[in-house]
Amino acid sequence: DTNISRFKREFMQVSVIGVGEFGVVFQCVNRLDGCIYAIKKSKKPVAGSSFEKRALNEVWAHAVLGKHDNVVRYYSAWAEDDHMLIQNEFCDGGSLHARIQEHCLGESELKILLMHVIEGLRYIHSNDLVHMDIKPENIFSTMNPTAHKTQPQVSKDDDGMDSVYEELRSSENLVTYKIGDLGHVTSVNEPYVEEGDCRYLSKEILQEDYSNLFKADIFSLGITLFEVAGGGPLPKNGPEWHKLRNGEVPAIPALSKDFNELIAQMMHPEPNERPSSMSIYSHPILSAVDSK
Ligand SMILES: Cn1cc(CCO)c2c3c(c(-c4ccccc4Cl)cc21)C(=O)NC3=O
Repeated sequence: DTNISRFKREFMQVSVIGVGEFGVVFQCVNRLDGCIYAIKKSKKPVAGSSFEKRALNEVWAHAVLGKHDNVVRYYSAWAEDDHMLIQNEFCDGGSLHARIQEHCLGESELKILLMHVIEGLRYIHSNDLVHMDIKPENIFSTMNPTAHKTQPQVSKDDDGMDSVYEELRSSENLVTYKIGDLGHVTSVNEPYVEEGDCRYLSKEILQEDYSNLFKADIFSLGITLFEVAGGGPLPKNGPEWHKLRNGEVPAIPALSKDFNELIAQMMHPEPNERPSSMSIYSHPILSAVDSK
């Protein structure tokens, strides 16, 4: 009886974990494999509309961006009774936005966040894709109760970087951050840019300058770090919005000079002056994890 919904047939709804103009997100258990998934159910977009393009973009992006530890994993998508559903990995740690409601992040947690998100961003960028909506609501976390050295043991006498990444991924690091919501993903080669949240939007994108989309993601990540470190709440427009995009970025007292400089560099008014995801990945600040 395929006329009853696949959603009801294959899944048991546990709870609602998100509601927005986009639709509703459920935490579900798959009746067959017993695993937990996050399923977003949204109104089926009008054929040919920009919403349909965005919905297809999301699924296409997931299809291209297979499996990466720092990108939320996609399992399936389907349409039924005038709705679209996408079944993704459930991240049990909540969104970064939810995590910073009580307290902002300290430097060591920020380093782990930056390490994971820049790895995910590097992976997305290496496929000539850009995310275009990096922000705390779209960064999810999973707790690794079974966190252990899953990577092959690197010999400690390497250039030191491998053992550093070993440190960051090893068991004391109980959280893994993952980039989610690929609804704004587009290709750098034939960009179809739909602006993300204006609080995290770089000035050049607002001015429809799409000449360096990779650096727009870097700006959004920089201002995200600024906010979760305690620099928020972020303006949506007006003089304060422009100040943050003209290089007037207040230092976060709790952070080191180096970290404040990196955030300011990522938020540089000139896209070309911002570091690439690759250069941040090998930035000294991420290798200064105090050794055991
Ligand atoms: C609001 N909300 C809360 C969560 C749980 C975080 O612990 C969540 C998730 C997702 C999504 C999501 C975002 C965009 C598209 C599809 C999905 Cl399922 C939304 C989520 C998703 O893809 N995976 C999630 O865990």
